[in-house]
Amino acid sequence: MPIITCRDVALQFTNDQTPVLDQIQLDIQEGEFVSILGKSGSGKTTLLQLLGGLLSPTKGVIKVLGRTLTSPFDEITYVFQKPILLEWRNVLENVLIPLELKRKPNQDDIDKAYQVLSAVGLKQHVTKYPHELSGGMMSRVTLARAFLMEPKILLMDEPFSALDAMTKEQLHLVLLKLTQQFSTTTVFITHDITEATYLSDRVVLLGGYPAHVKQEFPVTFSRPRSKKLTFDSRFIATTKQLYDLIEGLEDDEKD
Ligand SMILES: Nc1ncnc2c1ncn2[C@@H]1O[C@H](COP(=O)(O)OP(=O)(O)OP(=O)(O)O)[C@@H](O)[C@H]1O
Repeated sequence: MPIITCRDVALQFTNDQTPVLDQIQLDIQEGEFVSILGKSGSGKTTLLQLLGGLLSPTKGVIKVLGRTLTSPFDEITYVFQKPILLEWRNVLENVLIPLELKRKPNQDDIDKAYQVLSAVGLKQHVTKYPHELSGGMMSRVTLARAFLMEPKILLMDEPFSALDAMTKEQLHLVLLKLTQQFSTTTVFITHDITEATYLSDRVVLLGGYPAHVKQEFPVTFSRPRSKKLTFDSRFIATTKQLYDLIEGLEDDEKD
């Protein structure tokens, strides 16, 4: 049974004449890594917010873990495009925030926080404050914070879009390792076709007016994936196939 299902989902903002999203049908399997691609303004963030229970559909039903989603569930963790860190708290204290919203962290929680901080490469920086961190380090903090909660479902909205190529590459590896370690089902929004191919089991293309799922594109490379995969001719061919598919859909929409 899928861990997330969308059936006939539509979303219309209150003051709009037409819905942004309509007739969204989507199944996401447990442990799957799904990327959502679509042009700017197509409704990717809106869809992610629906999956996170931050918005409610105007029509249709979203089920997560078999339950109808009406508000954010504990099993879902959301990573926003811009790292949101509290300036007056150090790295460790920022990582502990979501846990503190539930209960007072105990020594086990703090040990776990050190483990995830180590996994994201921040072991030496736990006492630094946000103003002392690079953009990449801030993204690492948000990853550590997300995985401290051992999320069943992780929703990520272009989390690496502002980073340089090398930092992005490093964080891809960290993300792949952690999603595998925690068997996390991940929905990932990106504009980067290579990133989508590298990370995903499946790419969902959103398009049309109102937007709906235009195509689903399976990516079957075995895991664990190493950075070398991106130089493999099969990888380059798959990325090109996906690129052509997106171009084709965009041309259709112009007609
Ligand atoms: N709170 C809101 N109220 C009204 N309209 C909104 C709201 N949020 C988003 N929209 C509109 O919904 C449409 C889809 O926006 P959304 O941010 O979901 O697109 P996107 O595909 O994520 O875009 P981008 O790739 O540029 O981030 C846009 O036309 C946007 O203006």
